[in-house]
Amino acid sequence: MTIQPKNYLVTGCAGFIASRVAAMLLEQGHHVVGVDNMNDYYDVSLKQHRVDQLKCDRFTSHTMDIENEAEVESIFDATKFDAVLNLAARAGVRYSMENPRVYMTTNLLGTLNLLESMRKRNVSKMVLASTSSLYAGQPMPFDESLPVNTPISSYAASKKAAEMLAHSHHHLYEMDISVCRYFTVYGPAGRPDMCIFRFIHWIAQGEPIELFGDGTQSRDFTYVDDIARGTIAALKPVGFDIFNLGGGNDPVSLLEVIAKLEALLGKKAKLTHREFHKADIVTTQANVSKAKTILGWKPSVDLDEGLAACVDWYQKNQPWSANIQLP
Ligand SMILES: Cc1cn([C@H]2C[C@H](O)[C@@H](COP(=O)(O)OP(=O)(O)O[C@H]3O[C@H](C)C(=O)[C@H](O)[C@H]3O)O2)c(=O)[nH]c1=O
Repeated sequence: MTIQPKNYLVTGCAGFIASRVAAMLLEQGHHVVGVDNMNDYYDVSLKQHRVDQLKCDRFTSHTMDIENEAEVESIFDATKFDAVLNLAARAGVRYSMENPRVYMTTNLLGTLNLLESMRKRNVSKMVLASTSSLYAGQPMPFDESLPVNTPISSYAASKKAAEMLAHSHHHLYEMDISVCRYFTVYGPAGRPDMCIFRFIHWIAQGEPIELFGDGTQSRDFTYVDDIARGTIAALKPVGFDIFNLGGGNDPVSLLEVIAKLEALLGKKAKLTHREFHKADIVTTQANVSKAKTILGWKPSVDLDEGLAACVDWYQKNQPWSANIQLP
């Protein structure tokens, strides 16, 4: 089947999820403009590595911040986009207690800048990255109709605010918005502020794992390629809708993940216990039936296969991967 190539703006293109989304769009023959502010919240060499993988004549990248209205406007002046995939974000849960302001400016003001540039130029489609962290305290499995009005981190609050802002632009200007709520995403070249990247590194290097709580907290871990496919499927016109993109499996505890990584690495983990973090959700499980029905999407990579791919990436990219600074 031949596809009609389109122009997509992918924000946060050096990020973990956005770089996979951009890669898949390019594989499909589309044109991608990627923007990223290349901030140093975590090791910039990893961000650069991801962007380097995207090099092709249909990909252009710009170092710029979506918080900067003038820069956002100039990106929209240069290209007529068919859709925007807004995946740029401040996304660390615990760091949002240390620096809540930047979560509001990037996740909310940055989203507003994009929505406004889109509105002025009649670009109507946005896919907005959001989070399962919003479901804290709700009954599982989480479905999209649950009220998510009691966020427990500034990060989750900023994402809820972005969802609501996008809804108001949908209502006022008929913009077409797909909100994707991601469930703990992992995969090769993952985020070094997240547990799977760090656990692999610590076990491989024989260093103690910093474990918040007793390790029985659990997640519906979701492989990055599944997430990227779901994000692209969410380009479908929907009016305004919210989709869980999650594994849709029973949640897996951190202790189970550690055991699986020990087996893959052939090494025993050492543990240092830290207090369970107040901004942390205890457990997550996605109901993904809505994404299945409306987007025709379902996850296909199971945790064992996905963890093996992460370990493989870490080992193949030595010694650089072992020197990536953990934030
Ligand atoms: C980094 C780290 C984490 N943990 C514990 C803390 C949590 O109970 C659990 C998972 O933490 P992580 O930050 O890897 O993932 P989530 O808290 O689920 O948050 C992630 O998934 C959601 C959906 C997003 O939206 C966030 O962007 C993303 O950071 O591992 C540790 O014990 N040690 C560590 O060094």
